[in-house]
Amino acid sequence: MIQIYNVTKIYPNGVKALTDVTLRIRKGEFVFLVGPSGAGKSTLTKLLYREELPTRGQIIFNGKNIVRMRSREVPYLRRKIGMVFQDFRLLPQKTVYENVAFALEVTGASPKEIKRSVPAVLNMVGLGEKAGVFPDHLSGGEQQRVCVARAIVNNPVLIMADEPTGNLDPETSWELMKLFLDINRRGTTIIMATHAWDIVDAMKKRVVALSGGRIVRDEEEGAYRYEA
Ligand SMILES: Nc1ncnc2c1ncn2[C@@H]1O[C@H](COP(=O)(O)OP(=O)(O)OP(=O)(O)O)[C@@H](O)[C@H]1O
Repeated sequence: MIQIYNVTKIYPNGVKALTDVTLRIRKGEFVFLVGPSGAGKSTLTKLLYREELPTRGQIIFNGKNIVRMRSREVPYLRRKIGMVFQDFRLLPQKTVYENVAFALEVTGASPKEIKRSVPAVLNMVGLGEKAGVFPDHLSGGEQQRVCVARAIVNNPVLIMADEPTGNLDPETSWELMKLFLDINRRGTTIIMATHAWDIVDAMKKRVVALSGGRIVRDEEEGAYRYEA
């Protein structure tokens, strides 16, 4: 589903964030991206979302070269990708229901579709009862589940999560991981950048380790451990 070929990313200030990265991710995989701060995890995520363009190399997503993609095609790419961030990024003046509905509205979904889909995903993440509540009246774990609902409401083929448990306590983090596992079992590919070594070690999923902008390890059923 994703093929990254010899990708190098140099930011305008001269920082080389990724060097010659080649990586293939199949549909339905669950991949942890690990590595020390500054290793290039977020940069890789941004390239896949086409928030940044690589300096060199190609990225194929669902058979399409997203590096050469025209800007007007970018919204179609992004519709296939659900993003979950460490800092939630919910709209504070909108309720839980409205936050999730908004993600559908911007894709041009009909009111009928919104009425059907939003309650269904809120139930899936266990927030059916909280539809009318504003984000700042929710716990961190609940806010993150709203973000997951928002990410999955468009039926994306890929979910990318950047440090999604970074602001959550251990128990809430595990609840979130169970939710991701559930979503993954339904066929959605998941790429999660994280420093949560205990989660990575317990889940025994594919681990891609970056260090200094290069892939230094790629293991099925891998573990977190930093490279020596
Ligand atoms: N927009 C930018 N402009 C210039 N340099 C950047 C930019 N974004 C990231 N960098 C640099 O690129 C390198 C890789 O950063 P990146 O955010 O991808 O790392 P990371 O592995 O996600 O780190 P963390 O775990 O701290 O989130 C770092 O040296 C960082 O300072």
